[in-house]
Amino acid sequence: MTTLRLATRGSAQARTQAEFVAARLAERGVDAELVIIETHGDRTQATNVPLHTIGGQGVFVKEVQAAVLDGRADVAVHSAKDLPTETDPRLTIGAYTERRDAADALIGATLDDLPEGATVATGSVRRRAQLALARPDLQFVELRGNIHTRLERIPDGGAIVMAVAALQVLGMTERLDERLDPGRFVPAIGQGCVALECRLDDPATTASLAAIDHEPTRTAVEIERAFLGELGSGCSLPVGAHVVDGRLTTFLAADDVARVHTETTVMSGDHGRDLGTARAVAHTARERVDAN
Ligand SMILES: NCc1[nH]cc(CCC(=O)O)c1CC(=O)O
Repeated sequence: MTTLRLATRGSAQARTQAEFVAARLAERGVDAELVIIETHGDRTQATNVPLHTIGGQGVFVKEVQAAVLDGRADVAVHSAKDLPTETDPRLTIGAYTERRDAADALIGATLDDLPEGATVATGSVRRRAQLALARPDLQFVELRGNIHTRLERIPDGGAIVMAVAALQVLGMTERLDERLDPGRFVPAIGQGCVALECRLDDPATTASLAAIDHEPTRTAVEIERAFLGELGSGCSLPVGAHVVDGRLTTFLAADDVARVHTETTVMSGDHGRDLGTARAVAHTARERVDAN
């Protein structure tokens, strides 16, 4: 029997996620092993260089995809939220794993306990925008590195923001000071789950991935990705979208939160129609926050 090779970054979070995927495959009688990809982004992550200056999250994704495209691995394992909506035409998302908690968390202090003018470390424009709306007095600084590095960089008297799911993966949810309500602090598209890509021309791997695909997660994340995709790849605005309990909640901001659009839409349950609704919401959101 052949062994499925899973390409993943080497961080504890990435490895643990990939090991979890290997366990799901094993339940289906599919052997899997990890192929660790040390990416350029990983090599520079200790330097606190803002991620966008080296090409954004996309740089990690591309190097893991490359391992599958050139035959070093069969499956590319990604955090779904790091996967751009425009993916490589030679690859397909063969499975999503069941979503963990999609919410963000504050570590260091709760929102109410942060003193006036406190510093919050997060590199995410979405998290900065949402926190600034709740607390206009907060100051923001950059935060990069793997989860353990980040946990050592809580500003004095301040806090950092992280995905609850990242703490769940590492078994560190006891570090969490406040889970931010995802209805108000709308999570990133795909936050909390793992997307598995394989080559379109690899039917055996496609079949193995289909066996572990978590259908409710796929449905939700495809709707969120339809919203993001319609905003366009050039969109660098603070953006969030989250499907839960049959509702799509979206967030889009511009101009340092001078303009914000947030909306909750009930999904019909007809997937094709819901994808269309998500795209329509994207148009509305864009119109509402656009300067002209
Ligand atoms: N951009 C890094 C990244 N990619 C996915 C997660 C969280 C885990 C997840 O979404 O499954 C994180 C860290 C964070 O947001 O705190």
